[in-house]
Amino acid sequence: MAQLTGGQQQPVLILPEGTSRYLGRDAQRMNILAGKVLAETVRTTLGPKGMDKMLVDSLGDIVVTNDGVTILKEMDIEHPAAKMLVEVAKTQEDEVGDGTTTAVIIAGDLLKKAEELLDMDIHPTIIAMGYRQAAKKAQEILDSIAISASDRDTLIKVAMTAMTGKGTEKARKPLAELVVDAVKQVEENGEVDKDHIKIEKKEGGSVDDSMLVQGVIIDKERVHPGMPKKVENAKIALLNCPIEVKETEVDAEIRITDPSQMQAFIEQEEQMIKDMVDKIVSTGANVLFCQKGIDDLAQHYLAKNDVLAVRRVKKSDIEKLSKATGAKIVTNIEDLSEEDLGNAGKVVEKKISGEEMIFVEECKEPKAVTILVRGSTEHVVSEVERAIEDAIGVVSATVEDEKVVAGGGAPEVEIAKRLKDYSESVSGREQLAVAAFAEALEVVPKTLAENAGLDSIDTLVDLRAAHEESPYMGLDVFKGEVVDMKEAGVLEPHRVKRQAIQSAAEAAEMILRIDDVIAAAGEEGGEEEGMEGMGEMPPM
Ligand SMILES: Nc1ncnc2c1ncn2[C@@H]1O[C@H](COP(=O)(O)OP(=O)(O)O)[C@@H](O)[C@H]1O
Ligand SMILES: [Mg+2]
Repeated sequence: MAQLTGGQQQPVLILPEGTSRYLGRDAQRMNILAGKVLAETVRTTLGPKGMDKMLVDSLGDIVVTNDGVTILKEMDIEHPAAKMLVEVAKTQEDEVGDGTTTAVIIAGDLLKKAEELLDMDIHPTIIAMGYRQAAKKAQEILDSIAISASDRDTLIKVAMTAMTGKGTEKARKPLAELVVDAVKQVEENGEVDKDHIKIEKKEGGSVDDSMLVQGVIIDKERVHPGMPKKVENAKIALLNCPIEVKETEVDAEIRITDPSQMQAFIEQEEQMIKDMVDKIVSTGANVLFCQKGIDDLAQHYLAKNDVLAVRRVKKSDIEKLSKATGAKIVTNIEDLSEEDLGNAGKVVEKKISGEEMIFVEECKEPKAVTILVRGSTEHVVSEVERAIEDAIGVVSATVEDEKVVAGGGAPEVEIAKRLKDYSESVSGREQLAVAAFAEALEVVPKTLAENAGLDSIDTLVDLRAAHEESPYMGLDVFKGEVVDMKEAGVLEPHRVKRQAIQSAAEAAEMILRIDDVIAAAGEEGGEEEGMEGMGEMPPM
């Protein structure tokens, strides 16, 4: 395969042995197939009625999820074109935190439609150009049907829509409120840094026991049992240096000639530790979080001074503590002063499902908060956590952009309708590509219907008819009827759809433009491994 024939005589090898190469139509067919297979895999999880997948890794660890990007990440995809779609999902996750399945299935359908056009002998470049034109128009249409809103009620609806069907059924409303409160709390000048919302999970209890803490929860315990379990009006010091006597940097040897010298040496070390603790106590600190270690003796002195201290706190947690309490992170104990301390209403060590955790709560106007997720088992807690992450993503996007669109396939049907009209004004063969793009978008309502056990064709016909009246008509998957999604309160951020359409179009275009796949030989497999290593591709 890796040979080119030079003239008539000997073959000239320009690629290493074992390299596989696919050209032209073969390359396209294979890449499209890989993309379609991938989209097919996550398709059944779309929407509130979507099914879950159970993923088992090589160590036997299990993940049960409905989240597109989680599935794709866990699947360990081999095929290069399929990997490009996994990237689409990841981008979607990073940009908005929701809409990952949507992005992938739109990309999959764009590829499927492209194949039909290729079979009609339309050149891939024409299709790519048509797709690009259509994607641009689609964004314009989407902008025109977006609804400006970011009030609390809207935010709660957006959060609830993102969590529908994700193992949060019982407690969807309270969880949505929790997420909205959290996002609102950390918002600064219209922007939300999602890193300032910590999600701490602990199995045990039920999903309803999940709560929002105005501060930070640290999954650690006090270093010393003699320390107080609870400190009110906490004055908090944050250190990122150890409270230990530093070991010498160079290998030094200290010669001791009589026992009293040894004693003096130890006493001096002890004095240094004591001085450090005295310094901390003198600032008025009664709680201490240290990113590094705390010497045994220091623990003892801190306990004697009624300071609640925690050691080896993660850097990210120290940063959140700083955001929540207003404390400054100090690198040198000598520099610590009263102004560096932060405040919290109380700091308490609580036992949650048999494990100690430190709650730094009742912070005033904290710019970092924590959502404690509870649930009966590890798998439940993890799935609820993913749902909450999605909800934080969509609420943040809505707070930032103040624009939402209806859900349940409404925008896709509206864009498809207007794109079809628009395609008639497009000249040449690109017209067909624009029309194909429009049809591809309808995969969203079709899939929502299928996953709800409804007839996808009938649903689409109903939806198209309803869109003669209003652009907000979508599929209520619970009632199996076409309803006004705005009234039903099924809302999504404008950004989710914008990004999903954008990245799906770009990925499809990129895959279509490839007409030569040259794959180096894999570690052991060579030709077969690299390209056909997609595992079991269902026949299509
Ligand atoms: N109550 C509902 N009725 C109909 N569709 C809904 C409802 N709630 C959410 N959806 C739709 O489900 C789709 C999202 O499904 P989801 O499984 O979360 O996939 P994604 O990973 O793309 O976010 C969106 O099209 C959204 O509008
Ligand atoms: Mg979602």
